[in-house]
Amino acid sequence: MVLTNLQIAYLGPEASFTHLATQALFPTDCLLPIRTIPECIEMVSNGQVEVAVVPLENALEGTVPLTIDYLFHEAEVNVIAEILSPIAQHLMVHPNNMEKWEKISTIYSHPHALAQCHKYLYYRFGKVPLEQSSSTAAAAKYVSERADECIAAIANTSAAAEYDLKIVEHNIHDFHFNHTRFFVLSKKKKCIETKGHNGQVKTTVMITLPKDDRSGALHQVLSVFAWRQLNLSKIESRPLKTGLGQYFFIIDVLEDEKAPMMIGAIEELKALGCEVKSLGSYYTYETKAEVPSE
Ligand SMILES: O=C(O)C(=O)C[C@]1(C(=O)O)C=C[C@@H](O)C=C1
Repeated sequence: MVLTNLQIAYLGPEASFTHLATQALFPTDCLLPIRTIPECIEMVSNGQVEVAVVPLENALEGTVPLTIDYLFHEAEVNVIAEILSPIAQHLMVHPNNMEKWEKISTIYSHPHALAQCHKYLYYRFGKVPLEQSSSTAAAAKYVSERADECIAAIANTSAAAEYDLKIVEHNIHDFHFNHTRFFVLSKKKKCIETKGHNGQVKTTVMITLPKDDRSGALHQVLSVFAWRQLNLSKIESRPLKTGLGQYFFIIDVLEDEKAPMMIGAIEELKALGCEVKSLGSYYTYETKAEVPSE
């Protein structure tokens, strides 16, 4: 755990998956629940808080577009750590509706959580409308405040406990290997190096190809890393939002940005005409699964 008297913003409310991940690295009394991902990033970007924690990528559903796009288009912040957490989704209702939970009229959750349970929802509740919420915990809170509506939330066991809901079906996510990566963001480039990281430093770079649309440009970018034997753990494209067919690339490299080979790689990318935005170098902290409730 990082000893700090800083304020840490996270995608809330209490008992969101982001909250659980944040608690693994920071003391609980510094944590500030925030309603949306852009607000968390803005708060760290304009200095209202020193650190923010936001979800980045889920093993089943892929990138959280809001996070990655906001980091590319809107904010100048650094990644100082990554938290990797196992994710288990459960269906929960208000205790008043325990007897009639199979007749629920609407199911609420974060879009990623709804997608992680797509098969379950399709086969079990195919005709029940799904409503998106800003987080799984926000969905649980919403359901807890409406005892007289027969509705359900998909969230974790901590949310069921925090908002006094009853879990009626456990582990409804479609695939067993369900993990989410969370980014710890700061205005300062100050990688968190404390007990418990996995020993592998990683750098995330965002690359825009040269404007001349030359053939083989992406191949050239990859060659920059390949001949230096810089190992990549992820490459993904996102729309530049300037027109169809125009993208930026997010690349995770298993090396420190201060390593000579990385400095050379970034210089060469710029010499090729690419725009390069490095989010910094960081370690990964893995958290344990929640203890299942009753
Ligand atoms: O809704 C939450 O509890 C979150 O912390 C967000 C989030 C996400 O954006 O992917 C985090 C982990 C799970 O994959 C589902 C939702």
